[in-house]
Amino acid sequence: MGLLVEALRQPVVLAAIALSLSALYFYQSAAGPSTHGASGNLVQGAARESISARRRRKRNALKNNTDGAPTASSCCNSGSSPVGEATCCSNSTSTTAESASSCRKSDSAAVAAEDVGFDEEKTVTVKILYGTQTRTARTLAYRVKDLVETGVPLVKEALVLNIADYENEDLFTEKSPVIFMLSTYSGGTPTEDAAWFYTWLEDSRFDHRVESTAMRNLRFAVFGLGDSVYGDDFCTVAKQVDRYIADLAGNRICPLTFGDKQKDTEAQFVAWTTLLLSRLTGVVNHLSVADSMDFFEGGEGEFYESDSDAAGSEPETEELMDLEDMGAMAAKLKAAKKSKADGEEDLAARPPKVAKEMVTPMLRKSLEKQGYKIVGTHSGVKMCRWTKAMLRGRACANKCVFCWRQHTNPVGTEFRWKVDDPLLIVDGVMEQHYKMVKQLKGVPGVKADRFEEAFTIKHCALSLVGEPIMYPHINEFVEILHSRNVSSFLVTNAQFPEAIRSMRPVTQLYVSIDAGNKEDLKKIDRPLFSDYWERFNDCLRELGNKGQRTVYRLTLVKDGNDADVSEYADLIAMGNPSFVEVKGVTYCGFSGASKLTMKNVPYHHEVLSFCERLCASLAEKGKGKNYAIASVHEHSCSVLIADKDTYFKNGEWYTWIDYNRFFELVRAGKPFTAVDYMQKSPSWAVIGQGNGFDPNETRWFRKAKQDVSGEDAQR
Ligand SMILES: Cc1cc2nc3c(=O)[nH]c(=O)nc-3n(C[C@H](O)[C@H](O)[C@H](O)COP(=O)(O)O)c2cc1C
Ligand code: SF4
Repeated sequence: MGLLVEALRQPVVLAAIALSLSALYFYQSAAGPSTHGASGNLVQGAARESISARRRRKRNALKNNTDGAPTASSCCNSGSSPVGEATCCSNSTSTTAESASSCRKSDSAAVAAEDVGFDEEKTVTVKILYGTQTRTARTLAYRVKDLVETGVPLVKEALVLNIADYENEDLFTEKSPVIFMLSTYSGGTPTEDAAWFYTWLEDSRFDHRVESTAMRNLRFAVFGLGDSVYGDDFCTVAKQVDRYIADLAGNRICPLTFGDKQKDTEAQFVAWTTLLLSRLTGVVNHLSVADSMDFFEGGEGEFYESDSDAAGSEPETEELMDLEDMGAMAAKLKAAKKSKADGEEDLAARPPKVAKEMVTPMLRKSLEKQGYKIVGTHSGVKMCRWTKAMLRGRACANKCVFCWRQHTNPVGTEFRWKVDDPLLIVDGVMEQHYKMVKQLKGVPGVKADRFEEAFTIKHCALSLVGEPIMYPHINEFVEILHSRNVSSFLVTNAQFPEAIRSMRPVTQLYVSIDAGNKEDLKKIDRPLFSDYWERFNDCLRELGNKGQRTVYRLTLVKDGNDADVSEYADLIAMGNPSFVEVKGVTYCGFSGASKLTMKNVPYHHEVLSFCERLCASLAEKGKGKNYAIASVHEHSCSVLIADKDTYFKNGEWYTWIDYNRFFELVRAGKPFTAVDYMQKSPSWAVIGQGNGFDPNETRWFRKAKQDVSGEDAQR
């Protein structure tokens, strides 16, 4: 969503491919939730009773539990097994799942046996996510499951999942209360199964594109497993998860609690589960009454206040909410719902919303570390490698490393930050760019003529992982650029069809196509909109209607998104872009947020072969225009496919841009199309005639005698 300006000295069509690596994330295979045998929570055939009678009975049962004998874990106490052991039942020699099962078969099953015949009321599912190394957290997760299923009325099922099998983004829309059981290991690190979740959550917390209240509908509780002997690293993972979710406005069901190996962990667990069950009962009742209502709407922070002092110590137990209170609460909720529906909400009573700055101090620090100069509150400028290389008279043979793209990539749904004036941004980024150029004065290798040239900005690429098109003044912004003879390369992630429709002509409008089908797009882009696929398709259609110079940008990941050319052909037929730029993904080093390895980086010949198959598929389908490969840029591992009907005239390609003509057309203020400012491609940029390397530039060898434009450089 941020507006990022990369001032480019000389973009050649292919050289200006901005790699959307950010969008490429690979999940650990979703092996599906671990289902275990102890989930049969309904005993058939028992008599009905009124809800209030049952709740009263349940309350008494749970109160008894509080009084010393935990409902479903009483059998576990009998063997006085510490929490740190992998079996909860001292008499059990079975697997964990069976242990849970045997727990339930014990005397504690009395409550479960009473919970009969209310299928229609049991609407709520509770999810219990665990991260473990030596299975303690998993064992406890099953004990919680057992307790919840037997001790919380209206719970249909408590699902235990390894956290690695959970779709992280579901936390934004999760209707089920979620309970985390997380262990911490050396240096305060998460267990291997929780590592991806941990990184994702941290990224989401500091990702300016994720709403600060993104988890406002989530009810959650965290139980940390650790050992206080590790000092500052004690239960770090649980602490951080609890904090980050609360920072994203998640609602704590009960305070963060620890099972410390140095203490009586079983007692800590029992006390926590008692409190948890009590509070969960209230939450579940609200949920079943409020149903789909956004019960916690507007509630930033917690449903139950966090008691940071209590965290880690014995959590307080609390009285169950009385039935009558619940009834009153339900009535309140219904009234609120009705009032909302009737539009009677007293908006005046709400404090006015003050737009926050998009670039938080933390984000600013991170971006500055990456070489950005921040302008205003939501824009930044960075000198690209191309400019730096050109200043030294070399064509860049390195592939770009866009570090910010190592972050997670959910797109925001609206621009809800403070909005900076477009003139301020343009002036600011130009000034910052010139300052950065000045810093290169005297740097060995910088050529005087190139240095001078760099003080005339000619091109501007507007991109970031998010959506510059969401910036409310984007049209004014590009108008200012054009008025200064600066071209505009705008990249969009295809989630805002309206914005594409109302976008005035830019020099080149890019859309990132990160996958060929709905499922893969979800995995790769992790969009926030639930109707992301419809939006995506609408954007492509809008693009097709524009008559502008449009480009689909595909970042190819070997064994990732390179399988089905026919799906891409369908998408191309939908938007009929002027060009399709296909670039092999660049490996940016290991990042917890990305599962990419060097094996996912295709060779240039593999990218070329993909493009040939794509063109063949397009021809076979006969739906779109006549597409063909026009150029290759070997050392960028890129291939340009172009609409041959339009850009191939008299046996020659016209894939280049006549910038002066473009500015003339913009100034004339009359409608124009991409054809009006196309320019003949130089022979070295045409397939079969050159490899995309400008012969006027000096080829730069990274190591003596190693031609980095060759295949060795593709990896
Ligand atoms: C090698 C090792 C390192 C550990 N490091 C930490 C630590 O840094 N902080 C902490 O709170 N606990 C630490 N612990 C304690 C574990 O978190 C604790 O034993 C926990 O119950 C293990 O849970 P699990 O069986 O679910 O993996 C460590 C344990 C081991 C064996
Ligand atoms: S070097 Fe990289 S950042 Fe610079 S113009 Fe080329 S692709 Fe864009």
